[in-house]
Amino acid sequence: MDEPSVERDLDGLGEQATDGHTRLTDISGGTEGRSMASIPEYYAGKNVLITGATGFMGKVLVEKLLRACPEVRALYLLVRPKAGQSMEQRVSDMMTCKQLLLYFDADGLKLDTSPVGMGVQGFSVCRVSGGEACVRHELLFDRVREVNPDFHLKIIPISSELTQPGLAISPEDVERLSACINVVFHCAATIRFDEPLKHALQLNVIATQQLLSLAKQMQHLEAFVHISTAYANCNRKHIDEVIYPPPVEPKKLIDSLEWMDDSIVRDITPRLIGDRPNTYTYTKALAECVVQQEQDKLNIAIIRPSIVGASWQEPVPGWIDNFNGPSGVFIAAGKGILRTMRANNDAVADLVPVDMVINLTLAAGWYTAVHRPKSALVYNCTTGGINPFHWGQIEHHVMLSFKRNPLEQAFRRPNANITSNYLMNQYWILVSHKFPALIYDFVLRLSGQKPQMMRIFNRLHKAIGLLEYFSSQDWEWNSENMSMLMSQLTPEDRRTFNFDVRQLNWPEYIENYCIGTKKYVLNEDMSDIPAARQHLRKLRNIRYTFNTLLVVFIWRVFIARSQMARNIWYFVVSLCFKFLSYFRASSTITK
Ligand SMILES: CCCCCCCCCCCCCCCCCCCCCC(=O)SCCNC(=O)CCNC(=O)[C@H](O)C(C)(C)COP(=O)(O)OP(=O)(O)OC[C@H]1O[C@@H](n2cnc3c(N)ncnc32)[C@H](O)[C@@H]1OP(=O)(O)O
Ligand SMILES: NC(=O)C1=CN([C@@H]2O[C@H](COP(=O)(O)OP(=O)(O)OC[C@H]3O[C@@H](n4cnc5c(N)ncnc54)[C@H](OP(=O)(O)O)[C@@H]3O)[C@@H](O)[C@H]2O)C=CC1
Repeated sequence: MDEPSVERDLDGLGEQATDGHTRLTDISGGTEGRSMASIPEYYAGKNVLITGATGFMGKVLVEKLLRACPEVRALYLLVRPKAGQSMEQRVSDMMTCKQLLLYFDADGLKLDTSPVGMGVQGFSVCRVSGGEACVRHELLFDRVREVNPDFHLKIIPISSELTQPGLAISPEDVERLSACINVVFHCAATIRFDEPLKHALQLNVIATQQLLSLAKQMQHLEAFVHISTAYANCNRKHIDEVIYPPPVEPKKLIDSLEWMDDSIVRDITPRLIGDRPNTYTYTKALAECVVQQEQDKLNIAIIRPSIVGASWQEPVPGWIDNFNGPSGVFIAAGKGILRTMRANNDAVADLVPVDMVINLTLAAGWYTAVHRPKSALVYNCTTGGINPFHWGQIEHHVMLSFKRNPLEQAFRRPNANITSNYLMNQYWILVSHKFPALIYDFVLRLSGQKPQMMRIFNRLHKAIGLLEYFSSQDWEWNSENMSMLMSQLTPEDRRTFNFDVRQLNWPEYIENYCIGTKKYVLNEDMSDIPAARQHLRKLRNIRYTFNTLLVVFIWRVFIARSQMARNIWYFVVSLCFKFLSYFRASSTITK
């Protein structure tokens, strides 16, 4: 078999293999003596287009770009109106850190979202119980604001609904973007695992296709960075930094689904997605293929993060703003609701902090624009191959952390276990989830309130059921391009845009992550920790009392009905008396 030959890139910094995949050459130190722009120098004066800027990763991307590349000219954000807010209002609220209030009814279930204005420092409100608001400062943009109080002037919102034809961008905006954009970061997607296929296809594939068409009209475009997922090819065990053949030709699928009604699509979805677990991973794989089809016309990079978690260092350690992936699991376990889950103790938990993903994304944008690789470069942004940590260890540290920093108003003391055994898990679901939920709901009914715990557990079981696929097995990702990209950075850029996952200290990261869920997702105050501990002690006493009463009750029932139980009881009591008198006698002799 012929070995793929390797020819040097024009600038001599990468190698183009005849198998079609560009490989980076380790050129650490090779940039010395050249006038190579650093990352902030490259982004200076550039116009950047970002989709998904209001999402978890998009916000961190916007913040980091503004803070670490202060000379960037403008950030054009494609945003849709939502929940009664115009896109200008949403972006302005994001910048001034006004956020949507989530209103909860007395059961803690969400009723509505409503915009609320606040002061310059801003705030983030995530939980309002029974209409009572609790407010805290949102930290995300505080550091940028310190450096440049007028940073919001660089943000230009563009109204766009990605599921609409032409992305619903006005002709004037299309013209404006075509004339000025230099770099595109495409983050928007639906990340729900239960998304109907048609909608997931519309957003994750067709919108990507349309964005690529728009990108091709951009006269000064230097790089198009597409955010994919490391699980796009989760039907494979070993995943290289290449774009694999798609499960089906995207165009054919789009054409055929167009005429089908929703119920037919729902019926054929399992057959279509095949050995992938959900429509999300399936459509993300198709999106990669769509992006690859344009690699001859555009400079493309594809970033594939694994499970994106709270920030490692920036803007503050532990920053997180959602319940997705492990965050919801941690919170449910910390609240004492989740007691058991199916996961493999020894499987690698491929978490990657959001700030590292964003640092890599910005560096990849720079590399793509400056070095212009001949074909799309894929970066598997994962930790498992370099600095592995396992689900069993995560469980241990999460529990430890929530014991040290308990969440407020826990349902029970946090004590969760993961198991890979299906039957064992079902047993614990019955004993530790359903049984306490029934008792709790019974008590609520007795006190004239609406039962709610069973409903919460049903939702929780649905959610963790969707995650178990990812926590029960592991994958091997080749992350050579990530290491190679790091070697291309100047020492200064390596510090500013750090994505060296070897530096992650997992126990410390998990502790900050758990504290982050408490502070930024649940909006709880650290000064309330003594009260939370007191609450846990109260729960422990309730449990002891309950257990004692249960034993006494069962025993009473037995004694009343069985002669043998009475004999055992008298035997145990007389044994205790004998032991006590022996103990008293021996202590008198020794005196
Ligand atoms: C034993 C325990 C041990 C403990 C220790 C731990 C040991 C280790 C254990 C192992 C860990 C395994 C982790 C593996 C993760 C792998 C995943 C990565 C794979 C690929 C990564 C990616 O490539 S991609 C990102 C992944 N993608 C998601 O991870 C989305 C999933 N998720 C959904 O697919 C939907 O979520 C789903 C679920 C259908 C529900 O759907 P649902 O409709 O029932 O409910 P929703 O979640 O939509 O919630 C509706 C709205 O209520 C808001 N809300 C909800 N609860 C709230 C509350 N308590 N307080 C305030 N607000 C609340 C929420 O914020 C929404 O608000 P809004 O609508 O305004 O956004
Ligand atoms: N989070 C994770 O663990 C991982 C994420 N990824 C990938 O990273 C990217 C970002 O993920 P993340 O930030 O977590 O996701 P979020 O769900 O937090 O953000 C999604 C973004 O897409 C926007 N969006 C969704 N639908 C539309 C639409 N119809 N029109 C316009 N905008 C829309 C959302 O806007 P709006 O605010 O209006 O809803 C939001 O800004 C995705 O491509 C995802 O696949 C990859 C691996 C892991």
